[in-house]
Amino acid sequence: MSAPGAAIDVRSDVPPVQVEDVTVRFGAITALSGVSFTVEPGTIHAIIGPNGAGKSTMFNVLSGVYKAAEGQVRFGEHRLDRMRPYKIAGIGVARAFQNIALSAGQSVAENLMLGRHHLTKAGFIAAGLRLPLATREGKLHGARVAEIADFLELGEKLHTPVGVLSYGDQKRVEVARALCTEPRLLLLDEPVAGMNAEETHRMAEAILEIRAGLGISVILVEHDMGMVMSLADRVTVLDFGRRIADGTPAEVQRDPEVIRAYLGSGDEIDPSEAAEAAAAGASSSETPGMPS
Ligand SMILES: Nc1ncnc2c1ncn2[C@@H]1O[C@H](COP(=O)(O)OP(=O)(O)OP(=O)(O)O)[C@@H](O)[C@H]1O
Repeated sequence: MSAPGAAIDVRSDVPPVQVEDVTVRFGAITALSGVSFTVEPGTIHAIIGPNGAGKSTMFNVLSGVYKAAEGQVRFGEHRLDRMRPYKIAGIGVARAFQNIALSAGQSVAENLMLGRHHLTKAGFIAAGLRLPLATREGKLHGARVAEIADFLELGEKLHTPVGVLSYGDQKRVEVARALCTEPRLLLLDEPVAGMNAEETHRMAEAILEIRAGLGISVILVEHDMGMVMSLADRVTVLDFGRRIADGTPAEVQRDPEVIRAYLGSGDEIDPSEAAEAAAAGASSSETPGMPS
């Protein structure tokens, strides 16, 4: 498994994501207030914070679901904050949702193939009639789907209906389907929510392998501080819609304002963990909360 911060070959067509002064309001509630951060190409960037901090709102802005009242989100020459969600796949941005949104009766392969819909020239009608171009294309896409399934250790389950898979496997299918769109930027909304320790460990490994193997950027929104600390290259911490910290995992974990925010929320940061993490340094994969 490649450690966070390890040198990787970043794909040359991956631009930074620049979030600049983003504000989102819901009536009288300001869910995000002038939030800025930059996601460097080929990094794993986590957005964390206690309940109600604004994480989901930020995820929805990044994926074009919510419009920002102020500010902007740049991805190379594109403005993510101005794009409709169905258009973002076309510029190489893929999302995997917290709640599994798969077709339970269909096989893993069929679900993954849906991720390649926008890449098919022949279109679904031709594919349905098995016209020659569709058949040729189908073979190529099938091979890529099998490759991505292998990458996420789903190769032996390609023909299994998604509905009978374990929760952890279903979450990996969700991520694999996002990868099937061939993204330059992968957005993950709480990828380990509801997982047990072993499933969490496998998902964390998969995310590190995605970054290392594909050289793409990954932004993940996460509640579980321990998981993020051992995985992310950089962390942005939100609290009550404001950015309260931005830095390496070790830096943010020892930040007094972050500790206060998490302690105040009754959430899972432990000050002794913070001290240990600070001592261990940012590049260690042995920070608390995560098997190495
Ligand atoms: N659609 C909405 N309408 C009104 N208020 C909203 C809406 N979505 C979020 N909010 C409010 O915006 C703030 C930020 O919420 P958000 O869901 O982004 O936080 P979060 O960090 O994802 O929280 P959690 O960890 O609990 O999911 C909260 O005060 C929330 O109540």
